[in-house]
Amino acid sequence: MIEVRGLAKRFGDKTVLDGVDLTLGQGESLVVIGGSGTGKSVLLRCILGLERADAGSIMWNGAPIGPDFMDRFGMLFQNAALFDSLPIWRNVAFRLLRRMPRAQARQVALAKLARVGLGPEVADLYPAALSGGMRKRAGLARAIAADPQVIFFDEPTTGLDPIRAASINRLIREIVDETGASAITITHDMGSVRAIADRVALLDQGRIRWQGTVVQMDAAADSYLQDFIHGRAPQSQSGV
Ligand SMILES: Nc1ncnc2c1ncn2[C@@H]1O[C@H](COP(=O)(O)OP(=O)(O)OP(=O)(O)O)[C@@H](O)[C@H]1O
Repeated sequence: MIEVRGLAKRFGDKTVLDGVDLTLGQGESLVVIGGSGTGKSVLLRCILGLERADAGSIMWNGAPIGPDFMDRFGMLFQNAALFDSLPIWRNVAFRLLRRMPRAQARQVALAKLARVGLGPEVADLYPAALSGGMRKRAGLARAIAADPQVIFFDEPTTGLDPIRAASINRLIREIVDETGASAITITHDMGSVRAIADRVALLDQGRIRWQGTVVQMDAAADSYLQDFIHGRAPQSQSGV
């Protein structure tokens, strides 16, 4: 349903994306991994239309991504990115308030909060009163509030301890399965990869260097991929 072809993006004389090809199927969960600064966020920003690509195309259901897509996607931002001045329920209901009465939007927000494990007592609190894990859950409730067809997860476990990270990963996988939404996650966290991915794509030097299932990833011969998934320094740099 999302087709990225030949995507290229430069900043000045620095080429960040250099011909990225990616396909995201209906209901599929794709996780994009890659080292720091390889362009994962730039790729996401290009897909969302926040960054203009220099070349290539991004199609959604066979047509270039346009304004209709904006009502169809949800996004969990890194660090949840809640509005500090709004209570949690209004953060969750942010996009709903444009399209339904306030009382109804609040009901939907409470239901989405319940789905991510947050009770009604959280609804009227402000983000500052929540722990990092709770904020992440509230961000997830906001991402799914408008029943999106595509959900983007930007580093969903950053800043969480391993146990909270594992529960967020599990929640993401459950939500993707339940809603039938397609998902693109960008992360360095191999725990997220294993919990969330139907398919993994490794971004390296501006291109998709490798892609496949988690089982294929574990068996892949690509030495850089193996170094990445096992957190090893490459051979050429050992002893440095
Ligand atoms: N607006 C911009 N202007 C100039 N350079 C940029 C801009 N945005 C990103 N870059 C550069 O593009 C490269 C890729 O950045 P990006 O944030 O996409 O990496 P990333 O893979 O998401 O990294 P990380 O995993 O560390 O978040 C970096 O070298 C960054 O400095």
